[in-house]
Amino acid sequence: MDPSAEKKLTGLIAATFTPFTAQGEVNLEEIGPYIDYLTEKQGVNGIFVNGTTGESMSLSVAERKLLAEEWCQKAKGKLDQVIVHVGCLSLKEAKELAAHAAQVGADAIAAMAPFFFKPRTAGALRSFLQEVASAAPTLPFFYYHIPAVTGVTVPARDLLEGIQELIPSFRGVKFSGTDLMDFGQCISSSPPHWSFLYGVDEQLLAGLVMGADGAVGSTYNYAGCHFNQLMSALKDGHVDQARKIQFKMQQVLSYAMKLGFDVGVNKQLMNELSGLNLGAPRLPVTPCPPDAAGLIVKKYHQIFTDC
Ligand SMILES: CC(=O)N[C@@H]([C@@H](O)[C@H](O)[C@H](O)CO)[C@@H](O)CC(=O)C(=O)O
Repeated sequence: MDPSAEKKLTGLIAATFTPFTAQGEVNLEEIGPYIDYLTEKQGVNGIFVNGTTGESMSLSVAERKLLAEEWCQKAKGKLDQVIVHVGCLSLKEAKELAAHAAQVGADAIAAMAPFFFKPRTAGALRSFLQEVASAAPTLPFFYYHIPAVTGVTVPARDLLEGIQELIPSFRGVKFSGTDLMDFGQCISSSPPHWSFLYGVDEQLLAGLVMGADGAVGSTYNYAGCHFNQLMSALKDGHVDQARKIQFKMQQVLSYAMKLGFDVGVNKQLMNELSGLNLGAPRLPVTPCPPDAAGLIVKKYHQIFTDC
């Protein structure tokens, strides 16, 4: 792999929801229309599948393989990049999913830290990730840093120490954390061919100014067109315009959080805003309370006009 010849991951990447049937089984039928919605309505051309928003830790290994294969198949000719999340509590399963992602044509893989037996040091986490990446040595590998969910508080900056020698396929971090000093130190200490994808949508502007190459997030599924406008405004030096869009999204999300914003509410928001039928979440995530999504959609339309 000649790193300098590879395409960096950039722009908005939607962390996809996993479609379920009314019986709570994986529903592959929705994936084609879902991809068309992302590209045609939101201008989003990259996806991060089986992540947090995709309820990966509520899926079996077999279901994750089915989904990875279907997303990759249906993305052909339509999306620029498909990143498959392969992180598991079990190293064996993570390696199995990494090898499978390479077989089905993923553009890259990512793995979060295991969070039952948590790695206590950066070294232990590096060794775990090295094992996972070794199962798909030709695929660009990203560390998925999401400390608020995993409880693994090893600074991403410490993890990066010497990681390229250990993992030749290592290509960057998907940083779903609010510690912008850690994020900045990752970026300022890394080689130019790595990609840094920011994962806190309500603070995207700060992540971009800090040097993020792109972003992975759940709200890009249904508000990607607005965030594309934010990114273009920033690129053209219209910081005030970019700020206005970020503040609008913060208003929507702060309202949503007061109503109990979680994957269940977020998934119902996506159903109502996109018209797709992605179903309900799988336990232990509970379905969206009856009127919560409707209230948030109403607030969203009060704040945002359609793209
Ligand atoms: C904790 C969490 O789910 N964070 C989301 C954000 O996109 C989040 O939904 C958004 O910032 C709204 O809070 C992403 O970082 C998660 C993600 O990328 C994924 O689903 O894999």
